[in-house]
Amino acid sequence: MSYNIHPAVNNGVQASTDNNFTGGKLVCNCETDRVEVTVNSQSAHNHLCGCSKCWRPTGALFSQVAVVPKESVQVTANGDKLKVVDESAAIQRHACTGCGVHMYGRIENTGHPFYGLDFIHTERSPQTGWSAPTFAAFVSSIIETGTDPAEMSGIRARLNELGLPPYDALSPALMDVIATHVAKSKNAS
Ligand SMILES: N[C@@H](CCC(=O)N[C@@H](CSCO)C(=O)NCC(=O)O)C(=O)O
Ligand SMILES: [Zn+2]
Ligand SMILES: [Zn+2]
Repeated sequence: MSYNIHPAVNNGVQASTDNNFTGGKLVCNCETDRVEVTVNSQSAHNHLCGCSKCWRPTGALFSQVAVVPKESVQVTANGDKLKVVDESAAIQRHACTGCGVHMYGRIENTGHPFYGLDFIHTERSPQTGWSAPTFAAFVSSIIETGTDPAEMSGIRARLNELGLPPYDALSPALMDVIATHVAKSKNAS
């Protein structure tokens, strides 16, 4: 069985990280009046995400999502089309009301481990050089949105074949960042 993991990796990871890259533009999928977001920074921690909340291209099993400092993100065209998908979510995903693409996700809770970082989908950019995805997160969560559990071992095998190790939460490095934040918060209280 061949799986539509994500168009940016289905034929092998297409992105190649340019260490001198300093950002670019993200555009939505509307025919006209496209929302444009300008990001003045290289991305970090690019990964596939299987959670039910991250935007993905039609038919893809996973989203591709990375982080950038929130100060580097600016809406530069047609921002009036943006609306937050779920105000109660930790990540406030600003989506285009015309085509549904999530243009950036912002954390407003100053106590969140990832406060200060915005989530972006680098494949929405015509520029190349963004950091490449290096792992797959929340893999088991794709069952929540309809994947047959019987397919999971094949999907995990394909992710490993692509060089994107599958995790059922975030990567160990990011889980360590979260745990360190929690430990520091406890010591401070
Ligand atoms: N099983 C749930 C998992 C959702 C989840 O915890 N998602 C993570 C990762 S999103 C980007 O990597 C998260 O931090 N969510 C916070 C939020 O979405 O606001 C599901 O599938 O929904
Ligand atoms: Zn749009
Ligand atoms: Zn997600």
